[in-house]
Amino acid sequence: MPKLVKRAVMVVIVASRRPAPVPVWREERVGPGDRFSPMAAVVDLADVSIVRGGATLIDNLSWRVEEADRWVVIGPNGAGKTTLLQIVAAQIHPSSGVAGLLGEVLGTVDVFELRPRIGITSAALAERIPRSERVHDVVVSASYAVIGRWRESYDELDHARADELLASLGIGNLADRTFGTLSEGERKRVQIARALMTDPELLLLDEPAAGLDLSGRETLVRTLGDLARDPYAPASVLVTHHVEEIPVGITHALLLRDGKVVAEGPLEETLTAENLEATFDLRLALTRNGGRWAARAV
Ligand SMILES: Nc1ncnc2c1ncn2[C@@H]1O[C@H](COP(=O)(O)OP(=O)(O)OP(=O)(O)O)[C@@H](O)[C@H]1O
Repeated sequence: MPKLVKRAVMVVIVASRRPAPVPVWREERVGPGDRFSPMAAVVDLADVSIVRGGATLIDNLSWRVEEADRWVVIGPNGAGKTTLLQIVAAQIHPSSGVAGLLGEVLGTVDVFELRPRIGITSAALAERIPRSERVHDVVVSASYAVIGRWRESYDELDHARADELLASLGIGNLADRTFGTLSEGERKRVQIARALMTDPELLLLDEPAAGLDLSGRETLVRTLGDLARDPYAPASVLVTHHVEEIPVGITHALLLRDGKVVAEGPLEETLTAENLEATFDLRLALTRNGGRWAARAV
């Protein structure tokens, strides 16, 4: 079984306002022999639709994510957010349209080569992690894209990277615990560490704050903000129902309803009360304070 991890130089920066160091990964992403063209977007969907059982889940959607972008995708239940994420995670193919991913086109490339270049956290993935798995192994086993460590061999650099990722997410002390003994917030952090293990070019976070209490949400949103503002972190797409969960550092928003784009573009221009009202079909007051957003019905 091939190992998927790419080697990168890890640089630790320490910001004075937070105690935990956050690692960033320097890598020459573009160069001779690299399949990632400097002209290609990380995600480039053109008129993409997904149809299942006669229902149109994603309706003629076009969307471009650039390397420096940090997107939030917001929409009500059933809007098609997870379906959209499945396309950009190379898990499903469009029923029609063209899905460009990391310089490749879905349907013309081996998805098993594409998927390791994409880090993902989702409830569906978390459910597949054995509860008896050691936390360190949950993270390091991403190198082989396996869930549940078996007989793969890892070298010291793999183990060091997994440990440093756990430490950078503030859970280095949990490395020897089993996944099943962790709180929901701790599990979310382990998943993010796992998603970053292979130094992905695209990071997908499907409702990372779901199920967290206020303290857990705020801590996670701060961590996600650190990642979003890290210039060496990968392009990212964060899916949520709640504007309160948008970290500082997110650059763009896509508002989705019934599989269609209501609005998309730079965050400040796109995340307006008017656009949110159209997305959620609700009269709303939207406020922004200290770079964070809040919405309530009026
Ligand atoms: N295989 C399928 N056949 C028919 N409809 C489906 C299928 N899979 C999903 N759907 C429907 O597609 C719609 C979009 O689902 P999706 O999970 O992408 O929405 P979502 O925005 O992520 O919702 P939520 O916020 O509730 O998680 C939903 O109405 C769902 O019931």
